[in-house]
Amino acid sequence: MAIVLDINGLSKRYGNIQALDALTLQVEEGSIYGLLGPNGSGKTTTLGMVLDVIRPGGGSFSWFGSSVSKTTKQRIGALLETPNFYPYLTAKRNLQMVAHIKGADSASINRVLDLVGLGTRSNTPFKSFSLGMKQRLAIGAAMLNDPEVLVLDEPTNGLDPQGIAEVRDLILRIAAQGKTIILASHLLDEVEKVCTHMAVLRSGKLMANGSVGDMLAAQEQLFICAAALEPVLALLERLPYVAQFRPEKEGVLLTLSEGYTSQDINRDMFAQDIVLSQLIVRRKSLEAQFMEIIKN
Ligand SMILES: Nc1ncnc2c1ncn2[C@@H]1O[C@H](COP(=O)(O)OP(=O)(O)OP(=O)(O)O)[C@@H](O)[C@H]1O
Repeated sequence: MAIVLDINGLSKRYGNIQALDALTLQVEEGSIYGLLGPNGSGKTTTLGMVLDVIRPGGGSFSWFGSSVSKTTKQRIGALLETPNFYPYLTAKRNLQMVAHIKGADSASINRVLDLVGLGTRSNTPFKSFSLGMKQRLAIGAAMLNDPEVLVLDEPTNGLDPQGIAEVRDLILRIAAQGKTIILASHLLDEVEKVCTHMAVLRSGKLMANGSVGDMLAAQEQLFICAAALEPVLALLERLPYVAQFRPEKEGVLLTLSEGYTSQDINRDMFAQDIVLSQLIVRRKSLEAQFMEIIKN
């Protein structure tokens, strides 16, 4: 997969505050990349720098293999803060004004209104929209030039559950068109539900990154019990795909190497005449991992 955004040792300091500390990461084409971290962890600073609105203190980045320029910027749509639309103008009229400023084709307005689910509300004044509709219109404005990449900062902030669901749905719809999406969020749930990849930031430092699937799968734990634990422990010692195990209460807690599942354990125990009385798959939640990551 082509690399859309390549960040290398990017740093930014504000007085005594190290807002970002040598961040290195790559965003692949077609991914939905979540920058996850608590407030003040450096997410907005990162997005601001790669969008060329904040000057980097150190390090570098490139878009589509080139340094940032007018041409690369035309390939990126961004929504860093809620834009000011004209309250008394309709959704369509507001988009026409944005299209004019951006030099976007006016034919793209109807396409974008349909994309964000406001096609039937195009003649409604902006002021009568719900917050979720306003946010979708803002995302639509960012999509006017049909960019390859969409960058969003906290896209569901302040929305009610329905608004959140609609915006998440929209993000997935845009990604399904083959666009790359980079979004900052302090909500683990959002990143888990929407993103394919994620980077966890804390105090400007990268704490972990990778595919969301890998981060989930890597932490599958099993809890097993049998009438006698000694033969279980002896066998676990010998099974090459058992990454870790430790006796706990009446059973054993274990993690397996990638690619192995509870079925493998069950089969191998049974082959040694060990009948498991319990086999529980405990997926360590991403939330528990996230809390651990930002705590350590
Ligand atoms: N213009 C600025 N001047 C001084 N300090 C700043 C400035 N912008 C950000 N900071 C500080 O840099 C750190 C990172 O801020 P940043 O806004 O990037 O974090 P964030 O993860 O986006 O958090 P939030 O979601 O609260 O915006 C914070 O400590 C913040 O107070």
